[in-house]
Amino acid sequence: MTHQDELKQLVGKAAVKYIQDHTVVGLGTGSTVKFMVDALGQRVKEEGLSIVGVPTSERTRKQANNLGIPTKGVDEVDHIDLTIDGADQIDQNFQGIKGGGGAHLWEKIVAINSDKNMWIVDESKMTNQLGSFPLPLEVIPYGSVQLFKRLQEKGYNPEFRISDGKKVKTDSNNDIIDLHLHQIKDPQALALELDQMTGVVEHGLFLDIVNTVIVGRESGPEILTANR
Ligand SMILES: O=C[C@H](O)[C@H](O)[C@H](O)COP(=O)(O)O
Repeated sequence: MTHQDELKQLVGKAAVKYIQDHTVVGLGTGSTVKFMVDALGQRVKEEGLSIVGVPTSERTRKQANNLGIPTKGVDEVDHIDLTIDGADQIDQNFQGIKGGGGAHLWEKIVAINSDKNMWIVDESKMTNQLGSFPLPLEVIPYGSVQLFKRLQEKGYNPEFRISDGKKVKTDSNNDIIDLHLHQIKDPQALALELDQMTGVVEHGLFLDIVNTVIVGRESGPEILTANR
């Protein structure tokens, strides 16, 4: 296991301690969350913890079910107590970029319907300014080439996400366009602009959403609490 994976595992294990019996838990997506779901599966098996998971991707749903963690869709629960998810970048104001794994649409839907949100990251994700990580957009395939041109005209350096020579498809069968912005000076203004662009289903800016961040550091997990 790489050192970065060790830090991801550390925060994954630390996070599941916050999960209480008989609660509904949003399960994020990504390599860090994978460790968290493993640790949650262990608690379910060893302690008989009784929870319902609301997965934010097909990947996470499969992993959870294979570990014996029962899951429901977001519209099958009446509330979500806590969602634990990863992030690609987090700034000092607890604003984040997500969607490096293409799951940010479902993740945002689950996040805004959760009482509390926790992000788990290794220390490399913490930054002074968002933007060195490309900002993902989930876009409707219809008209996406025209949308791409509009993003180019704005100077946003768009790039369709491609894997094995094909456009990456999300769990909602949409495309992903990554914006190589390098630095995002005003995340709120950019979010507003992208929210208003026809064809953009959702962008990866997660603003004013997270309550607690667990950062995996050499010295151990550091718990940061947002003032919201
Ligand atoms: O779409 C993917 C999610 O937003 C992930 O939470 C994010 O990309 C972080 O993933 P990882 O833990 O693999 O770095």
